[in-house]
Amino acid sequence: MMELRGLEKSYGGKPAIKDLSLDIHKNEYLTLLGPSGSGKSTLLRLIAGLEQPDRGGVFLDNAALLNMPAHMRNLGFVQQKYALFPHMAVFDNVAFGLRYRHLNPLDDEAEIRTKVMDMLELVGLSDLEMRKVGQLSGGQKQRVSVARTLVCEPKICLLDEPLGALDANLRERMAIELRRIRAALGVTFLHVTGNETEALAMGDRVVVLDNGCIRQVDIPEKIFTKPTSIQVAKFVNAYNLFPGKGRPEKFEYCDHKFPLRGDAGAARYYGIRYDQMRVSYQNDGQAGLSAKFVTSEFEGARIKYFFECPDVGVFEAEVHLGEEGLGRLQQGEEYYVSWDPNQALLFDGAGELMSGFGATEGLQ
Ligand SMILES: Nc1ncnc2c1ncn2[C@@H]1O[C@H](COP(=O)(O)OP(=O)(O)OP(=O)(O)O)[C@@H](O)[C@H]1O
Repeated sequence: MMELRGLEKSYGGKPAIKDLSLDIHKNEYLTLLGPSGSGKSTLLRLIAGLEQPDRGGVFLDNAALLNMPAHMRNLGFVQQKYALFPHMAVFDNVAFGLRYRHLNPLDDEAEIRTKVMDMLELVGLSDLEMRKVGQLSGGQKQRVSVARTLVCEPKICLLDEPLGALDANLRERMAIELRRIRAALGVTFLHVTGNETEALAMGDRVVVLDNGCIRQVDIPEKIFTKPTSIQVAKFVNAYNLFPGKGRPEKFEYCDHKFPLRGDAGAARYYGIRYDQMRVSYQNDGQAGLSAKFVTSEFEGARIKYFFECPDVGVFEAEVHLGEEGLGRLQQGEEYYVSWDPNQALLFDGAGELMSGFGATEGLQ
């Protein structure tokens, strides 16, 4: 439905987007994940027509968009800071786009009322239509902002950190709402976020952006379990990554040796997920490290444990309540943290995932 082809954009000679190509499918929820400064907002602005690329093209249903001004592109843009009119009522904020848009503005008040009220019902704000926007909560403002964008029936809705200004509880509720609203309308969403949990939970597919380049585009499960590069493994924030060297049948990291099948001579990083680490009192014969318990973070259904050993530094293990554990760990005590070496990922010197070892054994 939308194609981005070889997009490039620099500011003052410094590239923000580098030769970026991407296909966005009809009726999908695409999340764009990347750290601060990776070029997420720049990419949205190029698509929306708020900036021009130095090179490349943007196509919507095979039509070139680059020479088309922003207001003619029929794209919706939900900004983080809402950009609403605080002294106007909810109804008028949502109706504004319908009345004043360049493509096909409406002046039939009955038609406007029907469309606005349908949209307010969809976002759960029917009873607040006359309330001034300045008197709404953050979550309600965000719903108005989404309603105002979607009422104009854009072909694609661009959302720039739409949940960023909400507190954690509300963010979770709005996340579910956004998925529901998108599914009900069948509009394509491109949702930008710096939060890996949000990107993985909400996207049908996730695009990982790093330093102006796409590192991986895949379904969330694949991004999480098979990051194709060390950068993606870092962004999903779920892996201990140990630098070292592959040898026949093992990976060496300082004085530690993690067993492997085959000769992974090109391996330079060993990755194992926090949730795959098991904490015990002694070496159980698998891959593992003896380490001191430093501290823990209680996160409801899971607990994050932080360990330290002198040459490794700090690493993490995640235990879910309900799993059999050791109970309360003693700060400063030595434990054995182990894992199944068949679940490890290996990355080569260029940071690329190596196939044929650990969790990728037997995969091409
Ligand atoms: N108008 C501008 N002038 C100069 N440099 C810019 C401009 N806009 C963006 N940049 C630079 O381009 C790079 C990408 O910025 P961008 O805002 O797209 O990143 P981002 O991933 O959206 O970051 P954040 O998550 O912090 O909003 C950064 O290095 C930024 O400093």
